[in-house]
Amino acid sequence: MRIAIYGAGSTGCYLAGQLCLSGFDVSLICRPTMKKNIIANNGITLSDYQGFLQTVMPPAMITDIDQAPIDIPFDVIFVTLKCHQVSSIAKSLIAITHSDSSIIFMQNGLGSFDSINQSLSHCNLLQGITPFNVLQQPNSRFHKGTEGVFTLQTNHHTQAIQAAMIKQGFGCDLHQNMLPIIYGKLLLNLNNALNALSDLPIKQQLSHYASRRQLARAMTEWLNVCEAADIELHQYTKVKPQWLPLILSLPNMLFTLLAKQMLDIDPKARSSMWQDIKAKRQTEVDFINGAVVKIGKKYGVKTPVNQSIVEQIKQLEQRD
Ligand SMILES: NC(=O)C1=CN([C@@H]2O[C@H](COP(=O)(O)OP(=O)(O)OC[C@H]3O[C@@H](n4cnc5c(N)ncnc54)[C@H](OP(=O)(O)O)[C@@H]3O)[C@@H](O)[C@H]2O)C=CC1
Ligand SMILES: CC(C)(CO)C(=O)C(=O)O
Repeated sequence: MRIAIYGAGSTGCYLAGQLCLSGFDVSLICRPTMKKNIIANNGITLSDYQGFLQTVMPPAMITDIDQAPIDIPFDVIFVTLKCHQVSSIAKSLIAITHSDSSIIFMQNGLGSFDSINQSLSHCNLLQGITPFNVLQQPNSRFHKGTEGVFTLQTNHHTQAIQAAMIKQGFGCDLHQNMLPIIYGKLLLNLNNALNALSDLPIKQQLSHYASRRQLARAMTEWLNVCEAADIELHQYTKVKPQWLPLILSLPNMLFTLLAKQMLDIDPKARSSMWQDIKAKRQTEVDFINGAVVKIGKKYGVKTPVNQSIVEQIKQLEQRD
């Protein structure tokens, strides 16, 4: 099975590392700076908050896919670009796939899959989710800062990938219906913007009552929208999604006692939106908090907290 990771950055390199270590033939489609960095450091180093540490060199790294002489198309392509980058690669995906290829879109938020799926009816289109945090560190090291395993939509390719990843000890979850997985992840991603605004590691940010209350309010809006739209949410935490705002609103001492799992994260973990702001890149706020506002409007549910978060992030994006 020939696999490509299209847009190998934080999550893409982490996934590439696990797939290489699980025995797959993996090509990275990445920026020249990423390729240079990986070669200079003799490969991709994967580490995690529980002490895992391993380095692996991907067999191929392609920096200009539209010019590359590719004689065999890829069987599986994981798209690990940011949401707003997805729609621009439709033509290039058609050129490097065959009729039984699987293209797996790994974006957070809502709307990026819809921006491309109609242009790609020739092969299998799937969705996936990275439920954990990955921080790119110096020396081409990619650090997993929270718990969880890659979660993919089921088909014959992902079943083979799951079997190999489980054998290697990495784990991998498969689901037929990805919608509750994606909607449920959005609930957790409502903290991405707040984490970026706080400029603190997630663990430290969540220790502040005021920040937790703001997250609880943003989550309540999404839960209200989901109720109005009859949207089902996957449960990622020990408690049901509907209970999260209440747990987050507990005073510090009670929260620390009751939310042990939520706080079992690397003290350095930061949201991907924080990484975007620091790197002065466009954020995914329109696909996350913006999606809550958009669907809220459709169902007549008010979402002023998420609207205000979108505005604050837009201001940060414009700062020099
Ligand atoms: N990081 C995290 O912890 C998590 C992220 N996610 C989600 O996963 C998705 C991917 O995020 P993440 O891995 O952080 O993103 P990154 O920005 O780290 O990775 C995307 C990479 O693709 C590169 N790229 C963009 N366009 C092209 C192109 N045409 N050809 C080749 N390379 C290209 C980008 O370069 P450049 O920057 O120069 O554009 C970047 O290096 C997002 O939707 C995110 O929300 C989900 C869970 C956790
Ligand atoms: C893992 C999580 C929820 C928070 O870091 C994330 O998805 C992100 O950073 O984009």
